[in-house]
Amino acid sequence: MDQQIAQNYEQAKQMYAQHGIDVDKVLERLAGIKISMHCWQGDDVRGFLFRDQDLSGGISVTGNYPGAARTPEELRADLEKAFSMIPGKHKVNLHAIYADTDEKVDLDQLEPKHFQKWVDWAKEQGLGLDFNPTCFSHDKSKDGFTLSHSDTEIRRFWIDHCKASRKIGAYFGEQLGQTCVTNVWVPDGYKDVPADRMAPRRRLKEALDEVFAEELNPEHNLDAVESKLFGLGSEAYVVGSHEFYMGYGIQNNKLICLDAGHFHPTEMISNKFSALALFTSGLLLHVSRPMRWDSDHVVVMDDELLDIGRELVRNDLLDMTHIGLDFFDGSINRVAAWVIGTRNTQKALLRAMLEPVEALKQAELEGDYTTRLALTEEFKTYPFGAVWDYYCAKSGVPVREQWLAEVKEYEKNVLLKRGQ
Ligand SMILES: C[C@H](O)[C@H](O)[C@@H](O)C(=O)CO
Ligand SMILES: [Mn+2]
Repeated sequence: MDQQIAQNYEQAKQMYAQHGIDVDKVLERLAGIKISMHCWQGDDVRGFLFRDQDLSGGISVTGNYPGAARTPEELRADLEKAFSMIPGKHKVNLHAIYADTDEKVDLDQLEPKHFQKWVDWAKEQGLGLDFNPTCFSHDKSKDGFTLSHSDTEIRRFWIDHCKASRKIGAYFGEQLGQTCVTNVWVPDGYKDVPADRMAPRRRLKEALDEVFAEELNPEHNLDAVESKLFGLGSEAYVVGSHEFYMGYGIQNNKLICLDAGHFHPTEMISNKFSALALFTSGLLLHVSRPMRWDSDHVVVMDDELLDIGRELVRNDLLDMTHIGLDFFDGSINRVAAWVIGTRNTQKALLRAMLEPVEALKQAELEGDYTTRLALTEEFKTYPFGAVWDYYCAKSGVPVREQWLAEVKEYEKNVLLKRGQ
């Protein structure tokens, strides 16, 4: 290891030790945290099953940076490249439309075998897999409704797709020896003010009851439900709102998924963990960055990301929280997007672990808000960067912005040689 990196680390360690923070232990803890990296950043949420379908469901990717993956092999190569620049062992989050098969198969007929190549690859790479039914970009979701559709046959199709998805998730978990989180998100909603807000929610509840009827081994698969405030074309009303899924998740012991872009612009998910954690068995996060709307920008180390890290660490919620990423930016190098977003999420957790949590809580209990504020502010300039550099070097991944040259090289040799 570079001597300067080691020296900086030793100095930083001493500074943190003065506040009772054992940095070696912090790094061990950080190494145990898996981030679920979403495959859909690699190809602008196109997938491989229905490549002629436009992206729908009220979400959108902008930008036409060259080099998007066109095949499962390309996507896996890009993911491998990204993981080679991210410390630790993690998970990949797949959507159903990313099935790797030559068969013409519809969503309700999907089986674990259609994902065998992903499983074999994940085994070889030492990665876990998470899963999502794809309830959008399909002929049967054209009018904006899926699980809550008023047409029984269409609803049946989506129920069967979600059931099939849970079985695929359970297969991932069993094969890889790591629990798979299967997350249900549906875009269902109305552009304009509905006459009946209740009926679609009742249908969604009943559909979910059917989807989840079969008990699966929780060591293999855990179910999550993801809410949303509004989407493109569902501005007035979304069936699966936060209250809907909070109620459903608590009543039915499902993980509640909080996506950072799915609330009012000034409403932060970090403020919700400590409340929900008192009532739920677990949380799933979609770490994202909304800009003015649910824009799914690459996550940067902004106040909310730091607070997400803090709330997880300070409230001891890391064991019950599954951390996933959810952004899709087609205007920059897509491998770089993964690297930036994932490393930032790890850095936010590291920074949170390097704060004097006990001292801050004690000051607060004693009503000494001056100390609370003073320590909080002074720790902002403590040398967490030296610890991060050491962690990267020790993990055998590029230190600081060194990874960028590797991405540029990959872009030149691989990505730019791909057609559109
Ligand atoms: C592609 C994802 O499933 C999707 O982004 C969903 O999680 C979401 O956040 C929709 O806004
Ligand atoms: Mn999401």
